[in-house]
Amino acid sequence: MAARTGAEYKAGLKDDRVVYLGDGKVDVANDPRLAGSIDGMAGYFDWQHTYADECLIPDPERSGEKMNVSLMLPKNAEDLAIRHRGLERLSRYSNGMLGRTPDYVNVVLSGHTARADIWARGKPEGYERLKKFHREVIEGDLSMTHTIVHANIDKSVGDLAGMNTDLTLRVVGRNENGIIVRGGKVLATLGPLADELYVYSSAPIPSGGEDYALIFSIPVNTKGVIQICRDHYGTGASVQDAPFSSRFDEQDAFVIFDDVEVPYERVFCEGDLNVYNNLNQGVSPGNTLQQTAIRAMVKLEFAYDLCSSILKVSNSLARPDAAEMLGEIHAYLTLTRSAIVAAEARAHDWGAGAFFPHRDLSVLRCVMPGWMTRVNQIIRAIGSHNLLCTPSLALFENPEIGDVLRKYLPGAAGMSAEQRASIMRTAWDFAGSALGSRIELYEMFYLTSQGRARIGDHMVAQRDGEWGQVREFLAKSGAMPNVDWK
Ligand SMILES: Cc1cc2nc3c(=O)[nH]c(=O)nc-3n(C[C@H](O)[C@H](O)[C@H](O)COP(=O)(O)OP(=O)(O)OC[C@H]3O[C@@H](n4cnc5c(N)ncnc54)[C@H](O)[C@@H]3O)c2cc1C
Repeated sequence: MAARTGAEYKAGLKDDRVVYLGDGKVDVANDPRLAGSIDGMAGYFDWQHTYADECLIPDPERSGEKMNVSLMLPKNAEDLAIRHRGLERLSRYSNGMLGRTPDYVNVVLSGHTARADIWARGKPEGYERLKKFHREVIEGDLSMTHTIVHANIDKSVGDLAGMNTDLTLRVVGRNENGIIVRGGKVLATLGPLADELYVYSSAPIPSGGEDYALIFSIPVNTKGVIQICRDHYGTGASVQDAPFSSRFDEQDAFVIFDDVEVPYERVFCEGDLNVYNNLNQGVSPGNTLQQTAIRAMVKLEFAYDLCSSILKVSNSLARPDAAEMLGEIHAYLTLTRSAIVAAEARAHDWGAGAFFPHRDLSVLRCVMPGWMTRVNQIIRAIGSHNLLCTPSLALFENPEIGDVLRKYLPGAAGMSAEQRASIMRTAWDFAGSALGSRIELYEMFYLTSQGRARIGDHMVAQRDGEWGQVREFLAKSGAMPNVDWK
């Protein structure tokens, strides 16, 4: 199969996956609550054909076939530029409001596949299976998500201690077909609407925890995989009334592996701590962050324009306090764009010919959650009551009230009431609706918390010797004779 269409994606959801939503089990492909989101994701698959010149590239192993650009193994600057263009176009489908479009985990998997040198530290069959799986994803154009964070609850002890021991995903048995795994994972964004769950490393696992060091992928309908959804925030409203909630709730779920058999051909790492603990750090900061940073940039561009539009409703674009807030968003946008450009310009071979942007790009994890939260705060501040003076667009068609709405709810400077309502409904759906609030939470945590990211970067800076300037200054200036502190 070549790159799939939306209809082909939808057909792939018709299986016996076990997904709970609300008070019971749901038939994902046919549940009306999920219909808008499924259409939204199908639209993404169609989008890759609409913009085929940017989103699709020739499959190097199948003459005449095309594959999604996010599945390439980048080998040089030209490859990265092609991937950038494709990822940016894919992000524009939802203007960054869909965080887990399949290109995200495609980029992760391709990055993992590109680092043959890290896999060489473990058993050779693991890497052979991974390469085969990567090909399977290319040829099936599968929709993948990842679920990588341990389901720990008690933060006073480690992931593998106390009550967390029983919650964390681990090997509990094996047979001639594969290993049996048990435990939970937080979360799987898109899980109920995906084809595959890719499980790999997040935090390192210490020696002795080999049973927990697992990298594998399985279809979401594998026996024993149970997904527990949060409430669905897709509203069933029209696209005009809810441009995001009508289509872009990418449904998160908590995943339970209830004694799931993972076939050996899908077990890429089992107990090889040297692979498990080094893989993500050897890929994520430069490679994965290219996808996430481009999505963030597209979203900030949209947010800046959305805020400009909000201010045009009340003819306030030049009001100093509002202009300052828009300048703030523009600064976030420019810094993000500049970080991507700089990291791509400093791209290099990370090992085994894997050509990724510079790892400094990952610094965005330390600031972006705060920026995205602030953007939503600004939208609420400049939108104020206007965010709620928003009749349904269909109400304008009602002869009883339509003209009254046009009289009492217009925008300033000649903007129509329909235009005002449309802008404000978009803004509310972006920053204030249930989905908008969930997306803000996603931005805060999907790449781990901002706090953990900052601590991690600080530790790496200390390890890499990014210090000594004070001692050098004091010594060279003669300000302090003895500067020999640790
Ligand atoms: C909407 C959403 C979608 C998600 N989707 C996925 C997914 O698809 N796949 C997946 O694998 N995971 C997913 N996640 C899970 C995500 O990876 C975790 O929620 C994330 O790692 C944060 O986990 P945590 O609660 O352990 O946070 P923590 O890192 O423990 O942070 C919790 C709070 O404590 C603070 N904190 C943490 N450590 C310290 C410290 N040492 N000192 C001071 N403060 C600290 C943080 O700043 C934060 O405020 C998703 C999460 C959300 C919210």
